Amino acid sequence: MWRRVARLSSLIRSSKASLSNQIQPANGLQILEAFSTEIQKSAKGRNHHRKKPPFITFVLGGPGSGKGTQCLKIVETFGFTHLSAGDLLRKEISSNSENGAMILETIREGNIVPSELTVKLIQREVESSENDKFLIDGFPRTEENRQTYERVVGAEPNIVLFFDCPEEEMVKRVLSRNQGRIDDNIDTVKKRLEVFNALNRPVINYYSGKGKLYKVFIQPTIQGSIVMIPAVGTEDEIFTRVRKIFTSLEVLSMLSPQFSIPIGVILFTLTNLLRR
Ligand SMILES: Nc1ncnc2c1ncn2[C@@H]1O[C@H](COP(=O)(O)OP(=O)(O)O)[C@@H](O)[C@H]1O
Ligand SMILES: Nc1ccn([C@H]2C[C@H](O)[C@@H](COP(=O)(O)OP(=O)(O)O)O2)c(=O)n1
Ligand SMILES: [Mg+2]
Repeated sequence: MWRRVARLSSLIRSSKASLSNQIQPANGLQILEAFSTEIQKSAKGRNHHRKKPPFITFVLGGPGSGKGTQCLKIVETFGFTHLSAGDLLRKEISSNSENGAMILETIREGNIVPSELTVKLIQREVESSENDKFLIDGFPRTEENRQTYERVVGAEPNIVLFFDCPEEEMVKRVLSRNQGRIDDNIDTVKKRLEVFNALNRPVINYYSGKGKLYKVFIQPTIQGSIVMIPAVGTEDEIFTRVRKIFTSLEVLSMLSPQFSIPIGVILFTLTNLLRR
């Protein structure tokens, strides 16, 4: 462990200089804070009293790619709060809110609910939570979702996970999900996949271009600053890969709690860790 820590220290030092021109220091600082126990202990009270912005992870992937399943495991192991945009919308339907009928119809057709509404639901949950690290699952699903979040909340996510799964596998999983969902049928799934390819891909490309994306893909490969990890396999196999991402962030926060580690350095370190 100590050898690994020493290796990591020198890795961070040597990479800091070369990467410092192309990174955003604020992100690194938030990563450290989100994973620091001391800071968590002192971060009592509701979020609107919180001085520091929360650590936000967007979790993307097509229908049935395993977002919700993996989020539950991240919650258990790393103490995040899980906010599923789909669950928040379904809660609106079942609570007979004024928008319930419109949301139901939109989901039944495999379309996307107006962004202002979804962002408001997410924002309300983040602000009323005492936690300071969140998984926002199934959001943003469109460029409009993303831009609305940035405009309303005034911040970008700290990291973005993408579960990339073959369509055949996604369809198989959705059709056997068995949770009584109105959109888990072959017609709606086909429509949802069309919507995903047309509207979610540009969001993925946007984050991929910014070097903020951790892609969970067919083979473990590394391309530039993106770490691609398989999303096909058993739930536990996939979580083993997902855990590496969050463990790496924890290791980084233990190593250097008083310094801001830029996101570029984090990606670089993670890339090297995953190669081992
Ligand atoms: N790795 C996996 N292999 C097989 N089935 C899975 C796997 N991960 C999740 N599932 C199942 O597939 C279905 C869809 O998973 P879910 O987590 O709800 O996906 P998403 O939130 O991306 O739509 C669920 O029934 C879940 O139990
Ligand atoms: N950002 C979002 C997220 C979900 N929705 C709607 C449209 C989606 O087809 C449904 C279901 O989303 P959900 O994330 O629960 O679906 P999956 O878990 O990916 O199967 O909710 C939305 O309109 N906008
Ligand atoms: Mg889900």
